[in-house]
Amino acid sequence: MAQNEVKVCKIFSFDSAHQLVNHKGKCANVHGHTYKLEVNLKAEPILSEGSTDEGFVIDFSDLKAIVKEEVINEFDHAFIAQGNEPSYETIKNSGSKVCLLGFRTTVENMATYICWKLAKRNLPVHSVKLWETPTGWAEVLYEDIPEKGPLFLTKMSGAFNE
Ligand SMILES: Nc1nc2c(c(=O)[nH]1)N=C([C@H](O)[C@H](O)COP(=O)(O)OP(=O)(O)OP(=O)(O)O)CN2
Ligand SMILES: [Zn+2]
Repeated sequence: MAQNEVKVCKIFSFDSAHQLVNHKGKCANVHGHTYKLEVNLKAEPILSEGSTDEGFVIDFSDLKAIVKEEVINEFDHAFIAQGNEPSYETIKNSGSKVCLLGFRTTVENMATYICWKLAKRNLPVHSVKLWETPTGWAEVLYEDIPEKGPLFLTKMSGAFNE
């Protein structure tokens, strides 16, 4: 760790439904998770004396507002979809909340996507750890994501392929 840098973490939670098309096991069914999200930031705490943020890497309430905008509002109580799920159109047309991601919604891909998305908001993201179940998680270090974005996004055509 660089001198004077401190890592801070804030934990969030969201509930989503998904389906892993082609999965050999039970995850081929539509099912849901209460995801636990750990966002880790690393930077030098702010030195400016008398500032509201003095001694903070970031005010946790400011971090919360960004994570809510970028992640929670999009994923919470949504069907998070690749778009190839047999029930995708039906769920969408029923008026239920759908979040079309365009990639397979594994916990690895979701953690990477969230990490990349938060870093694009100029947060000093160190890593993101996403728990899909109480026993299974993926962790992504921002430094391990290619500059032009995660491979599964840059491979895709359309909105993410900037
Ligand atoms: N490497 C990965 N493996 C699996 C993923 C994943 O995203 N990455 N996802 C799933 C399913 O979405 C599934 O819902 C989770 O599977 P699993 O951990 O097997 O769930 P359980 O509830 O059975 O967990 P236990 O703690 O073992 O009861 C599958 N694999
Ligand atoms: Zn699952």
